[in-house]
Amino acid sequence: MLPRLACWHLDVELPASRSLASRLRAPRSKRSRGSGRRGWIGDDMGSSGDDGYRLLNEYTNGFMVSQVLFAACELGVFDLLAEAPGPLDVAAVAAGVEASSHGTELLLDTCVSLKLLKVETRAGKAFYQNTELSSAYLTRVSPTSQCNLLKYMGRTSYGCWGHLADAVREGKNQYLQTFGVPAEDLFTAIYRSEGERLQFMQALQEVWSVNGRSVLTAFDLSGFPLMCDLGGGPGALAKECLSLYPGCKVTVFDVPEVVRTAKQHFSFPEEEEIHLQEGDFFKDPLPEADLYILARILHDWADGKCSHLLERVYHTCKPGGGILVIESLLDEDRRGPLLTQLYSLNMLVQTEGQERTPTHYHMLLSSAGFRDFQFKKTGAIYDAILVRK
Ligand SMILES: C[S@@+](CC[C@H](N)C(=O)[O-])C[C@H]1O[C@@H](n2cnc3c(N)ncnc32)[C@H](O)[C@@H]1O
Repeated sequence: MLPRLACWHLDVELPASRSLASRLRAPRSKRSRGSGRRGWIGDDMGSSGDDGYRLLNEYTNGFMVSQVLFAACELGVFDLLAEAPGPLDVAAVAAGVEASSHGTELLLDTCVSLKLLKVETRAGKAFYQNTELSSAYLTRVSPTSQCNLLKYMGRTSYGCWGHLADAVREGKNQYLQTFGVPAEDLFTAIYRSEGERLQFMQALQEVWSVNGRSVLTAFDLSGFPLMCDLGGGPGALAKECLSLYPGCKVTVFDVPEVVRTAKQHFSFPEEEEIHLQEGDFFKDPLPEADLYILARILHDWADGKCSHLLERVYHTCKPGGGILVIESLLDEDRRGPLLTQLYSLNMLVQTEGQERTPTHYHMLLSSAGFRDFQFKKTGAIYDAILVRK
């Protein structure tokens, strides 16, 4: 029998303002003692006897939980329930998502155990509805929806993770093994088709709908009127900058195909506050700016390429300007947070990079000439580093 997954820390309803992710990355003082992990499965258990066996089973079967989430999103279960006038029974959900009633019932009941759905019984029949968690993050209509991110994780990341042992053995990403495409040019492999590129960009955007404010207010950026979001993708952070720092202007710089997709599928303010510029940040002239935002850019690349990019930014940056690096920071001893360690393995299977410690970033940034290194762990998924020229 499968063990109870109660230690996924989902035993209470989450308010929409406090994400599951932020709970997983609660400050060390709030974590369970001794484990060094951030609120993860098994935190309330020891590692011997029955507890140890239960923990092992939770780890072994953890992928099933991810797949329940991915499948329910993919099928549109949460959207159907959000659009329904009231709770729905199995037959109505199965018909709505065009699935078997047996499979639907199993999926819905598992979602209830995972606190993704609520159930009530009327006249012996079960009726399902969304919880606060699924309403906030798993329905397309929610402004904090993570549906595209989950679809991307389910289709692309999950595939690459199936080759983790090979990635560890070879020390490189697994696009060739997973999708049959070589990854000599990393983003050509990531953007395998127009559809893949659009989905990746939608996934990027969704992350900042939840985390954008915390990373952009970690430091007061009001002294940087001209910003450049390097590798800014769909421009989600640029839009957040405008709302937080009125009067600033942001250039979103990305490869030509991303800029083309951004113009076609994403909306931007009418005024000139956001400018989209295409180019290769390793080769082409960079836009002049007071502040360069590098959000989840350096973690894609090995140290050599990061240094090359940072030196280019240093030479273009206005005097007194700086860089805001937004990444998930590893603890200095690299033993946590667990979520960031997992992200680093995700970088191994999917990119040429890794997650790094503050000291590692300090070394890269100071070698490029930057000074006044400050970093803030936000307590959410992503942390912020500010340096100046
Ligand atoms: C992991 S995504 C991060 C996107 C965005 N900064 C965010 O946090 O949502 C990396 C971004 O870098 C862009 N990129 C990759 N190589 C690039 C290059 N050589 N020149 C410009 N942009 C590049 C990708 O197209 C993508 O938008």
